[in-house]
Amino acid sequence: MYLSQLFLNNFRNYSEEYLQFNPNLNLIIGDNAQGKTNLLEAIYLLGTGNSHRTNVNSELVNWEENGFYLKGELIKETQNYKLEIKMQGRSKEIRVNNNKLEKNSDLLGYLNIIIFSPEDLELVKGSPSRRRKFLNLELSQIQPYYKHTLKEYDQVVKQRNQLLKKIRDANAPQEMLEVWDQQLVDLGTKVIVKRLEALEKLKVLARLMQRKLTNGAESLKLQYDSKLNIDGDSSKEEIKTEFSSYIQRKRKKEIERGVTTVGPHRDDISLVVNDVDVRKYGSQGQQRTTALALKLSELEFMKSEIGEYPVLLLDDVFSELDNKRSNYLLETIKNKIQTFITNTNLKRLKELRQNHNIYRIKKGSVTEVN
Ligand SMILES: Nc1ncnc2c1ncn2[C@@H]1O[C@H](COP(=O)(O)OP(=O)(O)OP(=O)(O)O)[C@@H](O)[C@H]1O
Repeated sequence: MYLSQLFLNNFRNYSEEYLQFNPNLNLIIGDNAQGKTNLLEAIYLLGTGNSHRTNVNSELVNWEENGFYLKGELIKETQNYKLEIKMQGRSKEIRVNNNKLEKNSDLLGYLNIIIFSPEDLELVKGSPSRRRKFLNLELSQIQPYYKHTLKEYDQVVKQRNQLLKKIRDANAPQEMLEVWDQQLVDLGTKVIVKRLEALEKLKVLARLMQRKLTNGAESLKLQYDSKLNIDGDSSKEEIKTEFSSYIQRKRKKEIERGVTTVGPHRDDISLVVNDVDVRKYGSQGQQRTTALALKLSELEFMKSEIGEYPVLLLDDVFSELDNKRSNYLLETIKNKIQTFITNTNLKRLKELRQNHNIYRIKKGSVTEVN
């Protein structure tokens, strides 16, 4: 799949721009703070309905204006799509082929996106929430139903926590927990099952990527990391039974603390390189290699799930990766994945020798360079 055109109106520091893109490589060059990331953000928004760097929609609107409008033309193997996002005041309207979507999340699954930015190098050493987000975003794009289940689950955790606090303060009877326990276990198990299925596939891909990136020196093991005693071989019923019995055993503690202490909202992915937990003890180089291996596995995983490669956004990553890792990344995407690369200069990128377009960005204005 690829994005063939993009129209931006009053988005961030752009007033009006119409761009046509290369199906392979698009190089976005400019000094700092000119609007390179803003352009990637617009593409990301057309894919996911949300920004990758803010939850506050009003920040996306040009400071001088009251709303923005984005339009993209998406080319897929079987069909083309017109994607539109219009924000006016506080309301956001999303259309696909002129049809207004009921929920913003219904946009997921048309333009699949993977973004890789310097912050992603934190994927390995950062908090478990980063790795959960990695899995959640990936699964939401390929199975929009996953996002729906996750949202319901998060809601149940919130309400169950409120009830636990009430019980602790003697403002509610303990029996009221039963109905919430049931929902927690049902929805939580659905989320865990999907994550385990994805990890079984990602595991194989990531091991291969890490080997290739290190000439066979490093072997990466991925595992679902949960307080529950489960693994990739556990059946749905086994997970449910284990989840239920865990919360029964922790009843007293959960009431004392007023929080739900177990479930997908607390889980993590363990990352072990040559028998060492790379999250805690990996060198910076190992952590970067692992982050890159995870991202590249994500590309292949999406391809295997949806039949097409997603669009890849590489925001300023070459300043953070050494030559070897950069070259491997570029080789992997060569001529098969539509990629947008931002950088402050063209030096390194000129060596790419593949079909590309170059755009120079200055103060929110774009010039295509031939
Ligand atoms: N809502 C907005 N309206 C107008 N201008 C904005 C808005 N939001 C951000 N900007 C401007 O956009 C510019 C930042 O753009 P962006 O983050 O895309 O930078 P960049 O070119 O990627 O730079 P770097 O290389 O430093 O990452 C800043 O000048 C900022 O003031």
